[in-house]
Amino acid sequence: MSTAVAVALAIPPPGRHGPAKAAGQRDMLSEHGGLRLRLTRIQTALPAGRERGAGPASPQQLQRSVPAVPWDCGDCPTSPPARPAAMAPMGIRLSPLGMAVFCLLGLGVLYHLYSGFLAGRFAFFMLSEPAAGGPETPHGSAPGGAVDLRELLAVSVLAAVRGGEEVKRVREGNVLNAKAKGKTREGAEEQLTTGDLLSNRRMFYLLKGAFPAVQINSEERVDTADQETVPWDRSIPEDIKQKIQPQEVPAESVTVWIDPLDATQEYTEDLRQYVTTMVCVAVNGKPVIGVIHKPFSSYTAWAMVDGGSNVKARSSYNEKTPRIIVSRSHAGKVEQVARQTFGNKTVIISAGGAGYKVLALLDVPEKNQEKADVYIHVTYIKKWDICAGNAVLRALGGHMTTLTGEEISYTGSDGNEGGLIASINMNHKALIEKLPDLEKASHK
Ligand SMILES: Nc1ncnc2c1ncn2[C@@H]1O[C@H](COP(=O)(O)O)[C@@H](OP(=O)(O)O)[C@H]1O
Ligand SMILES: [Mg+2]
Repeated sequence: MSTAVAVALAIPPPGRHGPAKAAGQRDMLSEHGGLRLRLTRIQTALPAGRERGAGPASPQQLQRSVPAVPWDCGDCPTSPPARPAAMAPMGIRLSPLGMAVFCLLGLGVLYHLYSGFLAGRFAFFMLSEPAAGGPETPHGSAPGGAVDLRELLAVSVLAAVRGGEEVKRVREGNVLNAKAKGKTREGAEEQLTTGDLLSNRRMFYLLKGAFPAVQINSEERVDTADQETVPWDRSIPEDIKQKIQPQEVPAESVTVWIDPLDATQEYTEDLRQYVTTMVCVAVNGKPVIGVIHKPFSSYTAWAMVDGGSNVKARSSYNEKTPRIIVSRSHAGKVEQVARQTFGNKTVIISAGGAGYKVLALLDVPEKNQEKADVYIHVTYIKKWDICAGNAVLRALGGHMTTLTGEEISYTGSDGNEGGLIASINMNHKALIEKLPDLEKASHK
């Protein structure tokens, strides 16, 4: 198709040639890639022998080139010439060799145009599978367009850092303005501070401005009357560029979860080491990108599933008598159950923040970061609290599941009912089998 069009465009209109070339038959030479091709342009609208311009054609030439005109030529051979076998559109006749060469050229052009494009679409389609139980996205249809996960990672890191600046500024200025925003199901008071709100606003509008077509779920309500423009210069940090390849997914397959201030309770108590800001990117409900940032020590961990990370697992874990890290302000019955399961000697570390507790399982070069082997939570918890940690663990080969071992889907509702257990470089299934009573404990 493109070959025919290219050929048609290459032929100048009648009258643009000199008189010698303005005859009923025009010979054109085309060179491409070292091949010299001979094209013959035929004018069928004028009667034979009365073409525009000078120089009558020889009978041999006419026999080759005037197939459609009724035979009415006294000086010419007595029988009409045979119709040529191969005629291309626009009146171009090609020899069999010319046809073959043009076909090859056309195929070459098509391959060149579409090979890179198809390779890019392949990764796109691979990640286009629908979420379990979610609405089906037909392969290849992307009404919201495509988003590059590497760009999403870059802007997620920036959002966590920029939100963290607000968290730190409010804490250092001692202008928390803490108030109760409600109660948990277990009756614990939930705090809200100016740090939560300002961080939430900054993180949300940075991500929304960069990726308007993507669904963003953030912990705090976004006041549309109080919009902020937080520009993104589209630059990608060097470490991300080196470790991560661009990878496109349909915008509607993505859900971003923002936790603008994890460990708000501890923030109000000035226990700064527990505080993190977090961003998670889920694709079809699966956590794929996780960013956990500590604003008070400027440490950031990021990881992308099947991509890369700037953080790694520790070299060893204690599987037999694991140190269990649990919530200090939403513990439920976790301590009791952990001791029943792993024995009374099991060390239990109480700490604030889901982000902090995931970092406790990793090799984090922070002096204020405790180390643990397993993270267990038995009460209800929200997806923005756990999605980033889940993605980071998954990217590094670890697991975060409900207490019965189910994967947590990061679409739809914002709550996770089944508690959680997180581990890395351990037999996660065996850990779950040891926890027969925890499921009941989570519904105390
Ligand atoms: N039972 C519950 N209900 C609601 N939120 C809970 C919860 N248990 C824990 N969380 C939230 O999960 C995060 C980590 O909890 P914890 O520090 O207790 O481990 C905190 O988030 P925020 O600080 O972002 O509000 C906390 O509020
Ligand atoms: Mg939180």
